[in-house]
This record gives sequence, C-alpha cells and structure tokens, in this order.
Amino acid sequence: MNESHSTLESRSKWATLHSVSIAEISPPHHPIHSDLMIPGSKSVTNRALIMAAMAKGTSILKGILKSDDTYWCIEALKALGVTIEINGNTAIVHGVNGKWPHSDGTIYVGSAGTAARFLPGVLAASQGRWMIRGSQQMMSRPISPLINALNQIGAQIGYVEKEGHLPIEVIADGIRGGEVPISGRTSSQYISGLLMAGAYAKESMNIRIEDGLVQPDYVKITMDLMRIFGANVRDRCNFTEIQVDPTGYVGEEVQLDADASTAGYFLSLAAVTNGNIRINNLSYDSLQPDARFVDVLEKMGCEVERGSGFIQLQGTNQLRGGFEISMREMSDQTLTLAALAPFADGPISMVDVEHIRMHECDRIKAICESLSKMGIRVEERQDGLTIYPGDPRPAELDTYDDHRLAMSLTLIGAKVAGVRLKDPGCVSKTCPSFFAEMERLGLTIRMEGN
Ligand SMILES: O=C(O)C1=C[C@@H](OP(=O)(O)O)[C@@H](O)[C@H](O)C1
Ligand SMILES: C=C(OP(=O)(O)O)C(=O)O
Repeated sequence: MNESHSTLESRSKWATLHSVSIAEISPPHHPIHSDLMIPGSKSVTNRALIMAAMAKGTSILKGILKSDDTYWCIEALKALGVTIEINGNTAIVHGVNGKWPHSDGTIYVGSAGTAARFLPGVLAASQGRWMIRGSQQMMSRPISPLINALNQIGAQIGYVEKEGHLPIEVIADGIRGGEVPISGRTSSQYISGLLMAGAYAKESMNIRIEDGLVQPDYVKITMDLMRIFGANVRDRCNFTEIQVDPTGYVGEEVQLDADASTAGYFLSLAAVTNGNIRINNLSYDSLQPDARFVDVLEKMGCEVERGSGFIQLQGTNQLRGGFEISMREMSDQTLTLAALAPFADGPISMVDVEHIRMHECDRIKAICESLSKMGIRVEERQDGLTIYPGDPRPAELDTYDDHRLAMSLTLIGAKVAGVRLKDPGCVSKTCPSFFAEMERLGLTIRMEGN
C-alpha cells in the first residue's frame, strides 16, 4: 500500500496533533486502574444532526462527539443553510422542515462515511442542485448501491469524476417512495441513508435488502433515532424488508450515547495489560454493536461487569486464543482484536469481514502488513485473517490515515516498548483526545514533530 494515499485534507478544526509525524508508544510503568468517560458516538451524532436539521422545530443534542467526522457533517449542514449552535458538547439545531434553505452549492464531507452515505438521500428528498465532495480517501470508497436506489425513485444523481464514487451531483425534486431494492452486502450505511430520507418521501417506502446486511445494528440505531424524531419505521422479516412512512421529523431534545467503538480500545488496554478499566457512560445493552466486544474479551479470559450505565473490565495475565469468530456484526473491532491476538495463547481467526477492505483503507491488508512487520505470523484471506501468538518486535508503522488502525496498534505499544506510529493525528476522525487519554492512563507516548 502506498503511504501517499494518506491525506491531511479531512482534518478539521477539532483535530489535534496537526504537526506530529510520529507517536512512539511504550508500556505503562504501573498497572492501569482507572475510570473514564468516553466521548459521544460518531454514528449517533451524525444521524441525530441530520435528522434534527431536516426536522420541523429546534432540537437540542446533548453529548455530541467533536471530531473530524462530526465537524464535516455540521459544516455540510451549515452549507445547506441550517443554523447550528455548538455550546460545549451540546448542539442546538434549528430544523428546516424538509426544505434546505440553500438550494444549490457544494458540500464537503471529509472522510466521513456516515455523512457521505446519509446526505445524498436527504438532499434528493428536497428540491435543489448540489455537489457532494469528499476527501481522497472518501472518494475511493463505494457509494453506487445507494445512488442506484435513489435514482430508481426519482433522484437524479450523477458521478462527476469516477463512476460509482464521490464527487456526485444531486439534482433533486423529491423522492417517490414505494418499493426500493438495495444491496446491504458492502455497507449498512446505504440502508441507513435511504431510510433517513424515506421519512420525507412522497409516499411510504418499502426497502428490500436483497443480499444480506453487514452490521445490522447500525440500521437499528437509525430506526431508533428516527422514532425519537417522530418517524414511523418498522422492520419486516429480520432486515430483509424495512418500511418507513412519510411523516417527516419533529425536533427533539436528545442525550446521545457514548461511542462504543472508542470504548473498545480502552477496555482492550485493560485486557492486554492485566489492568482494570471502568467506562462510566456506556451500557452493554447500547444499540451500538461494539458494546458487545466485551463478550469477546470475556471469552479471552477477562472479567466483565455489565453494570447499569457502566462497563468494567479486569484484564488477565494470559489472554486466551484458539478460536474462530465472525466479526461481521461488529466489524470496527476487527483491528482491535487483531492487535490483541499476538498476546493470546492460541491462534485467532476472524471471518466474514470482506467489507472492511472498503473502509478507511483495506483494513485486512493493512493489519496483516503491520503485524508481519512486527514479526507476527498472519494469514490473510479475502474475508478475514488468522493471527498466531508471538512476541511483536517494535517497528515504525504506517497508519494509512485510518483512526482504527492507529488506535489498535497503540495497544501493541502498551506491551512492547518503541512502537512508532506514523501520522498519529488520524485518530481525530473519531477520537481527537485518544493519545492524551492513553497517556493519562499510564502509557508513555513521545510525539515527534514534522
Ligand atoms: O452507520 C454507521 O454509523 C456505521 C456503519 C458501519 O459501516 P458499514 O456498514 O459501512 O460497514 C460502521 O463500520 C461505521 O463505523 C459506522
Ligand atoms: C468504517 C468507519 O467509518 P465510516 O463512518 O467513515 O464508514 C469506522 O469508523 O470504522
């Protein structure tokens, strides 16, 4: 893979570590035993922002995530004419009642898959003409199943440069609704994007997911928030058919969930260092699938307390391996588990995650390359990988502008002195405070400037 694919273009005002080229990570000097609060969920924040912006009336969103992905979503909505005030971690959104005040212009979504896949539908459901652009990274990720579906129901969306990719031009005069077949095999975000727009279609929409759905819990999160904003949406036949009525949204006051995917790195830090971490603002029964990553850590020998409003994990002296697991339903934790796997007592195989080759980078290839560079035996397959126990040696590693790769490889630095990560600032996609928090918990992190 080519390092030049990395881009700083999508770093926002909320990013940190602007001029840092390397983070060198070394293990803590004392056992980790701490409580912490996790920042807001990227997935919930961007959904809530978009629904609140579309809604009739004002919404108050408490506990938003402030990161690159949410920054670009807010900027995109402002470019559409939405008034959004940010006070600390609260966003006050003045909804536009289904009609974007600025009916033309260019909007930029950075590297946010959520904004890129959620905005085309809600634009198409209104009237106007816009261009949607993204970062180089976002431009290389697919979008055609969503665009095909929207074009079937009245949108006129065309590709400006490369077929199937951003940038796109959206010419909008409403969407019809009715029967809409769509693929859910490469991204659940297409279904969420279509559903969110469905509340503003001309008639009820019946979405048919024809070929399976990766990460169905993210569609459940969409449906849950749609209901909070007043929509009627129902799942028929276990996510093969979903129906939504054209009710529109009504402004709401909502307390947003903490980010379960971010929590996974901190819980894993306790797991791999035999430490103890308590996350004080996340429940195991969160709708976010990654909250259930503690089940995997428990299977590996950790002790987990699933409290009311908190999750606490005690690590172990020796992580257990020797299993195969489908990571399809919590695919964002594939890299986290891959970083823990060398320290387990048997090989770990992860399957069913071919779609993560189309996330921020080809994640299967990137983690295999990183672990191999550290002398760990890995087997790469099209839909996953197997990792064997070993002693990782320190190395200088690319992060491929992928926040999850950077955050996962940090876990290896928690065991092995001198793991050097290039462009650590990429964590700002979802967790700008990641390294500061890891340092507070006891890791030694030395930043080198450009
Ligand atoms: O809808 C969402 O908020 C997300 C859906 C998932 O993407 P895919 O369904 O594209 O894999 C997940 O990996 C991503 O981090 C967030
Ligand atoms: C796949 C991810 O992001 P996106 O929302 O850009 O798809 C991710 O955060 O792991």
